[in-house]
Amino acid sequence: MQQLTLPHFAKFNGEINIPGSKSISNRALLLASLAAGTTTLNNLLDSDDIRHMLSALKQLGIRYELSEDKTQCVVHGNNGPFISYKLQSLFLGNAGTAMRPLCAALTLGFGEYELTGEPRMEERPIEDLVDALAQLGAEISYQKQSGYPPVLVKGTGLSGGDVSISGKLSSQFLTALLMVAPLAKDNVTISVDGDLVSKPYIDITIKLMERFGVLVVNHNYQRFEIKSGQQYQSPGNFLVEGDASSASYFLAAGAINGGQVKVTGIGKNSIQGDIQFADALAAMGANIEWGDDYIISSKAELSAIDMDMNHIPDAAMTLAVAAIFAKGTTKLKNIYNWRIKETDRLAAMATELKKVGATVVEHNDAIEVTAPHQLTHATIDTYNDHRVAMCFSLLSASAVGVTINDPECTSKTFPNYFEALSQIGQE
Ligand SMILES: O=C(O)C1=C[C@@H](OP(=O)(O)O)[C@@H](O)[C@H](O)C1
Ligand SMILES: C=C(OP(=O)(O)O)C(=O)O
Repeated sequence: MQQLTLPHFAKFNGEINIPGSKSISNRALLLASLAAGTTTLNNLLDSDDIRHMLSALKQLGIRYELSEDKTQCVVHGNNGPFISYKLQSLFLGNAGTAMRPLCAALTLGFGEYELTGEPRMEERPIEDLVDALAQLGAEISYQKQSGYPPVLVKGTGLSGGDVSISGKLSSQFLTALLMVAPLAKDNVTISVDGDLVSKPYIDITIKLMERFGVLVVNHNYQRFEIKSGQQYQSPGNFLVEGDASSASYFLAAGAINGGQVKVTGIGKNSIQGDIQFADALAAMGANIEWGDDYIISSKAELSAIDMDMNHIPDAAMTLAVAAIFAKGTTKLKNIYNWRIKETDRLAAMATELKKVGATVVEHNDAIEVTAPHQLTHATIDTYNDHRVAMCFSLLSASAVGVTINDPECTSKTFPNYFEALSQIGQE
C-alpha cells in the first residue's frame, strides 16, 4: 500500500477547473445509450466509476468513440433497450451509479446478465430496487446474499402500472426506477414509501431525462408519473458540469487557509445539489462568491454549525474535517446512509478524526466534531473510500500536516486529486 505525506500548505490560492460530475457522467452515458441518435458528451469524468459504466456498455454492444484523454465520448444510441443472446457478466467495481441504474435498465430488453462488483459492493443493499422492479414483472435473483449484489437479471420487459419503492436507504433506487419507467409497456406511477433520502439527486435524474426528451411529473418527491410511449432522444451535444462534490475540498481549502480559491466548471446554475455545500460553508463563516460558472471561497474565522445534511451526504464529509478548523462543536445530522456507502463512513470518520485529537461523538445517524486544542500528526486510513482520502487532505492546512494511506483510492471519482490540491497549495 502506498502512503502520501502532504507538506504543510501555509496557504491555498488559485483556480481549479473541476473534472466532470460522476453522477451526471454515468446518467448521461446510460441515457445516450438507450436513446435514438448520436450524442457527443463533453467534459465526461475520467475515473473508475465511469470506466466501469463504459466497459459495461461496450459489452452490451453500444458503440462509442472515446477521445484520447477520455473526456469526450460520442455515443451511438441503441434506440431502445439492450438485447443479448449470451449470458453477459458485467463487473461494476464499487460504482453505485452503474450498479443500480444498469440493474433496472437490463430488465427492459432481452438476455441474461450477471452484475458483479468489488467485495464492498456485495455489502451495499439493492433489495429496495429489486422489489420495486419485481412489481413491474422483472426477474432478478441474488447470486450470493439475499438483498445484495451480485444479481442475475433477466430481460423480460416491464409491464407498467403502480409501483412503490422505499426511499429510506438510497435515492439511487428511485433514480434507477425513474430512468426505466418511460420504456415500460404502460404508464408508470411510482409512490415513495417513507422518507426519501438524498433528494437533490432525483432532481439531477429528472433534469437529465428531460434533456433526453422524457417528461416526469414529480408530486413533491412522494409520487412520480411517467407516461409510456416516450422515447429517449439524443440532445446532440451534452456538456457535463464539473463535479460539485469534488469542488467541496477546494472550497473548504479556501475557507480554511485562503488566499482565495476559485473553482470553475460549476456555479449558481448547476443542477447538482452538492453546490449547497457552499451555503453550509458560508454558514460556518466562509466568504463565498457565486458566478454562473464558478464559485470562490476565501478565508474567514470558521465557527461550528448544527445542520441536517441529508441533502448533501457526500460533501458533508468535507464539513466534518472543516470542523477541525472551526470554533465550537459541529453537528452533522440525518446521515444514516453514510454507513452503507464505500465504507461505514460514520465509523470511519469518527475513528480517523479521533486520531488527530478531535473529540468525536458518533451517533447512529449523526456525528459531532470538536477541534482539539492541539492537533496531532496522524496517518489516516482511507478504507478504500475516495472521500475519506480527499477530505482528510485538508489537514495539510495545519502545521502538523497529514499522512494519507492508499491515496490512489481517489481514482473512484478524482484520479488526479492530489496533483490538483498541490496546484493551489503554497508551502
Ligand atoms: O445518484 C447519484 O448520483 C448519487 C446519489 C447519492 O447516493 P444515495 O442516494 O445512496 O445517498 C450519492 O451519495 C452518490 O455519490 C451519488
Ligand atoms: C456514495 C458514493 O458513491 P456511489 O455512487 O458508488 O454510491 C460517493 O461517491 O460518495
